[in-house]
Amino acid sequence: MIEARRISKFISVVNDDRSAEGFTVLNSVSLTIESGSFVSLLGPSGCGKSTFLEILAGLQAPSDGQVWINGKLVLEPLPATRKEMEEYRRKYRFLSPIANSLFRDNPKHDIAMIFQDYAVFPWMTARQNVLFTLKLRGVPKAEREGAAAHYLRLVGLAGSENKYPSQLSGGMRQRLALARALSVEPQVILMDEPFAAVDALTRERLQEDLLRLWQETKKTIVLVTHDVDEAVYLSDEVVVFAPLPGSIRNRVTIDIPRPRRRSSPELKQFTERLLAMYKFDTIHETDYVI
Ligand SMILES: Nc1ncnc2c1ncn2[C@@H]1O[C@H](COP(=O)(O)OP(=O)(O)OP(=O)(O)O)[C@@H](O)[C@H]1O
Repeated sequence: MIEARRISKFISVVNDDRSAEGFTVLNSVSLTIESGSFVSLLGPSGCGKSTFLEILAGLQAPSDGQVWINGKLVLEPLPATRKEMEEYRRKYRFLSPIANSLFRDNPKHDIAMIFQDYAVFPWMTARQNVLFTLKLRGVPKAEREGAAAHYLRLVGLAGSENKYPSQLSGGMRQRLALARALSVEPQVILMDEPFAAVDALTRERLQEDLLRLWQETKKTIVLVTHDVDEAVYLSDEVVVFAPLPGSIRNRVTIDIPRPRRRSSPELKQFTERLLAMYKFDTIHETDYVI
């Protein structure tokens, strides 16, 4: 389970004339996400969705509040290697043994994050990209080749193992990012507009792949998207953010059984309802009544 407790984020920026100003990006956002669920975060541009996701991932520290994932406190960027883990534990050794036991005590990640821009190493082949993640995770050398083949097959990249990212299409590169994320064996996958850079047909295919993998692996998925149809089609719940300072305007449960039909009237109703909330923030703020 992911628990974000009263997360706030304040940012100060220094202007050209050296004056400084501060603003609130997130204002006391609390959100609980059940294990194994698929939740999308929707909201107008700049409302703090990515910042919130990065705080969940421990890539940014909140100014206030806490994130707990499966009973462990997320403090800061998570250690990726055994060496980083040792430094992390040294740093927090002043905390009581009880507090310490709340931290991750295993270098294996619980969280993997996928971005729009693929986040794969361009100088490595697909296979080498996954092998590298497995190495970081501490998987014994003898097991790595088999595991890399497994994850690449899972995302439909069997046969493209020896291609470099530049030789793959956008959709295939995103599949590779997904294979890397899965190879971390995370409990939680956080995705920031992962399909924004691919064409509509590829996006639909990737959505189907993601649904299949989610159902097979029972991971918790949190997806930031601008695409209301995508959010409704994929999610158990859609969380709608209000504009800056970001806060949660609404949570909508998409209680449509799966498999879902993209063109079903039930899905369309949800899309229209969410679009109304979404548009309200960008266009007709004063006209809207919940
Ligand atoms: N490091 C930073 N320095 C200054 N401003 C920042 C920083 N990080 C985020 N912001 C600002 O905080 C606000 C929220 O940004 P964020 O990227 O989280 O929004 P978002 O909802 O994900 O936007 P989009 O949907 O357009 O990607 C924006 O106004 C952004 O300009």
